[in-house]
Amino acid sequence: MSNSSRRFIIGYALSPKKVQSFVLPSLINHAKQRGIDLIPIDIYKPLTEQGPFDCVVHKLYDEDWKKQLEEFTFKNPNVVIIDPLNSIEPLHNRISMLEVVKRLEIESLGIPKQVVVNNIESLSNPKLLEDSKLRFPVIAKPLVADGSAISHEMWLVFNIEGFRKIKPPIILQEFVNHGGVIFKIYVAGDYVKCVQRRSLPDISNEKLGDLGDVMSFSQISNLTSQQLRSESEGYDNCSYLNIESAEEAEMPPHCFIMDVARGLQWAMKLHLFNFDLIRDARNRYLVIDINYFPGYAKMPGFETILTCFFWDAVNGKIGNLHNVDTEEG
Ligand SMILES: Nc1ncnc2c1ncn2[C@@H]1O[C@H](COP(=O)(O)OP(=O)(O)OP(=O)(O)O)[C@@H](O)[C@H]1O
Ligand SMILES: O=P(O)(O)O[C@H]1[C@H](O)[C@@H](O)[C@H](OP(=O)(O)O)[C@@H](OP(=O)(O)O)[C@H]1O
Ligand SMILES: [Mg+2]
Ligand SMILES: [Mg+2]
Repeated sequence: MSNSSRRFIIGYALSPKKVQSFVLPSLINHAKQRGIDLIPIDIYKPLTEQGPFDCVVHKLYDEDWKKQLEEFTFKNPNVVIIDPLNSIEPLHNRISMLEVVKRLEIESLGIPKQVVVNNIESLSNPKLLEDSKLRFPVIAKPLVADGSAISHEMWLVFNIEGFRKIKPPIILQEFVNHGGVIFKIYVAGDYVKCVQRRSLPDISNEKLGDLGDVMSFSQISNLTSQQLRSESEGYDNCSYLNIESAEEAEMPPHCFIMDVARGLQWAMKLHLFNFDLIRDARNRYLVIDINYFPGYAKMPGFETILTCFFWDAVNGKIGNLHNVDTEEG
């Protein structure tokens, strides 16, 4: 059989929710047309007895799956695994997640100041913020980022009283004013796409006193205006979140996005991830979040981009990054 007519099989092991949002008929058909069949892996059967696969993609982290994947990799060293568990692991902790950014040494790029708080006693230390060079407002984020609903539950804390509601282990992160807009940069192997989303509005020193003690929120950049309104109801500070739509902001320069994407990919040794970038008042860019295997279906042109990535993966051609905003995928 010539290589052009050869079919490839990609096995996927994903949660039912992820299958529903990612393995869409449009993606299956797109991949099929390029000779790639996307086949579900049955996690209740031994992985080594399934296949053959040219590539395995996955986003499961339970112990049983880890063992299965280890055994499979040992017996099938030539099958591409997207991505190895040890490369994904640093993204499950919001401190180690951003460590990699510091190693990149790209001008104008950084991360917000942050400190880890493991227990309630540390949270009641009156010098906590001073010692960590932080000041109000701060964001409290669960330390663990394992994909559970709880790992997305965050608090914007406006004063010391607000700490009463927070449940460690968490990180406290500097809240950086950034014009209410975040940039989400999706990376799929060699393909990179930047989109703009709504974010938390700026907080001026004058506004800070009127906002109460604390405000909880979750996955704000995925909310519609309607959801945002109901999310904000019941707070003294509801008018803070009650914005109709995010302002259009200027996109970060392409070459900057590509440098950061390439740097992160190289340093993390990952193929499927996105990162959230904000721009502060001094035009500095800060990475605030990195997610493994994010919601690609929300990205325009997702079927083409993912199919190109899959094709590269099964043909051993994962190498140079392309910006899909300016080049053919
Ligand atoms: N340091 C910060 N300064 C200002 N706003 C921030 C900061 N960190 C987070 N945000 C806002 O809070 C939102 C949620 O934070 P983050 O992205 O860390 O959470 P997440 O639950 O991991 O998000 P995702 O759904 O992308 O995984 C961001 O999209 C942004 O709007
Ligand atoms: O469920 P976990 O493992 O936490 O992963 C989420 C990511 O954290 C989010 O970043 C994804 O949304 P975005 O693609 O809008 O970033 C989000 O996309 P989804 O809700 O469309 O699947 C998830 O992939
Ligand atoms: Mg995020
Ligand atoms: Mg995240």
